[in-house]
Amino acid sequence: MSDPDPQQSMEALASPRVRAQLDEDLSPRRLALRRIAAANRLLIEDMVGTQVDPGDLDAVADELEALGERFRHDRPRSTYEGMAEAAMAGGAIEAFFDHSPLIGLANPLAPPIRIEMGEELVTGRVTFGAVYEGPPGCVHGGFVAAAFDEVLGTAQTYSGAPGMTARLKVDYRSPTPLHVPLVIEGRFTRREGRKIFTEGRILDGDTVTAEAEGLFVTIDPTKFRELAEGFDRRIAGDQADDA
Ligand SMILES: CCCCCCCCCCCC(=O)SCCNC(=O)CCNC(=O)[C@H](O)C(C)(C)COP(=O)(O)OP(=O)(O)OC[C@H]1O[C@@H](n2cnc3c(N)ncnc32)[C@H](O)[C@@H]1OP(=O)(O)O
Repeated sequence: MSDPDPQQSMEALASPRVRAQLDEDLSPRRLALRRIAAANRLLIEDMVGTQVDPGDLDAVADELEALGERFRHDRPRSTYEGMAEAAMAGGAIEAFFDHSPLIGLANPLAPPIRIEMGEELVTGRVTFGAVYEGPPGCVHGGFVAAAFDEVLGTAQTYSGAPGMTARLKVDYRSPTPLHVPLVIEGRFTRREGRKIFTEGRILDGDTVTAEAEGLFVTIDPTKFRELAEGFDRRIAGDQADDA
């Protein structure tokens, strides 16, 4: 992973999203989980449109099923279970971002988007591979929206009182290509009470492929804890039902 830009302010580096993408101070377990995710990501990418001989496909499926057994768990688990170890690594919230479906280095579904925070602009850098295909050779519109949610979700933190996405409007200006380095820009524009307004765009070189406006609503930080605890209770309830 490349070194952080020396121009980045300490404040930006303190951002959980940015810190979550550094390899500093990570336990061997978390580094290994990131490595497993990277291998898994590559596997998923290569699997789409594979040229494996049709006669070998069942054998490959056997291998994958056997490997899958090593990771098997029979009910959903909260990614918040990583918190204790993340705390050892210097910040509990990082565990959440490590598993983020958009930026998480330990989540094979994440492209991942690399987040940088400037003085006023958030920049996401990403190359979407074949697994994100919608129109031929282009990124599925839902993933375009998800990318905006992530980058604008970071930009809203400049308000000093972040919250949850209430509304996301996307204008698709031109097809967003696969296999091309894209830049996603996000800005915090203004705050009205609990409402935080943001805007952004996706660039393929000089071409704007999509623009977005995001409205976030400031929430009490304890709401996140309540969401996590509610999920844990749901899982515990499922376990009791199974017993
Ligand atoms: C440590 C912390 C870290 C926080 C760090 C957080 C980073 C996480 C970012 C992740 C981004 C996500 O993906 S979040 C996942 C996707 N989003 C969600 O699941 C959110 C689901 N929705 C909700 O939970 C809720 O609707 C909220 C929290 C958004 C708002 O509910 P509320 O708190 O009861 O507030 P409410 O009174 O309804 O609205 C407040 C003001 O916003 C306006 N408003 C609300 N929704 C809308 C809307 N869709 N369109 C227009 N305006 C709206 C209202 O009119 C009102 O304006 P006025 O009367 O004041 O003028």
